[in-house]
Amino acid sequence: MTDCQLYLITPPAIDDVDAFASLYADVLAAGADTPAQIACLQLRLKDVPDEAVLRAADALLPLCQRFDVAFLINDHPHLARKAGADGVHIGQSDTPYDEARKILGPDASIGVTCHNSTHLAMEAGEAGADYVAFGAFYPTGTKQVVHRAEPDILDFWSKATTVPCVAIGGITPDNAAPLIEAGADFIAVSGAVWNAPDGPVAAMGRFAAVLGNKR
Ligand SMILES: Cc1ncc(COP(=O)(O)OP(=O)(O)O)c(N)n1
Ligand SMILES: Cc1ncsc1CCOP(=O)(O)O
Ligand SMILES: [Mg+2]
Repeated sequence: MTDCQLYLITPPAIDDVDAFASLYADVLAAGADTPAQIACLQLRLKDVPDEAVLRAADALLPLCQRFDVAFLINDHPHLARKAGADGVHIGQSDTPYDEARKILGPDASIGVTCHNSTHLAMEAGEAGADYVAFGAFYPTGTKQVVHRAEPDILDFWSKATTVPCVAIGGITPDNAAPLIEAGADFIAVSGAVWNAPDGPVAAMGRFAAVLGNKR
């Protein structure tokens, strides 16, 4: 089994929070005690009022706590603090790391988008980021991306530092293996789970298979 873990990101829009929470509970249970056991859920709602983020957080945080899954909120450190989240993920155009750390404190988990740049990742790591995220590795319909990363950046990073790295962007069970083998500590996925034709629970089984292979 690899030591690469699954980092799940919510869809960018959730119409029915209670229905999504129920589906997320099924996904959590499907991954529990398998190689696809979810390590982290990132609530990544876009273009919604703060109240919508907090409402979704209220529904999802207890499920994360029950399954020992870290709960991060995307973009907004203040909302992460208000929601009682474990941390925040920030990109290069979001709240700067040092400000996010001041808001959330030393025990929070703060991840930083580093695109395909080891320079950005070194800066984030030296500042104290808890993980760096590289991507996009593959085409994705979830976010308009301008940066493409190659697996060799994962290999370089995992040999050069001890700061965990997350791979993101169009990752599916069929294309995850090169990223796992290159040294990704986490694979961050959204559409491959939530948009799976046979449903998110079935997708978790496929991720368990690829994450269960020897690195
Ligand atoms: C784990 C992870 N990696 C990268 C991103 C992208 O963050 P960002 O560049 O700030 O873009 P948005 O997600 O805010 O559209 C992420 N969210 N999570
Ligand atoms: C948020 C983000 N940042 C770079 S690609 C991406 C989208 C990830 O979603 P998917 O796994 O569906 O490509
Ligand atoms: Mg962002």
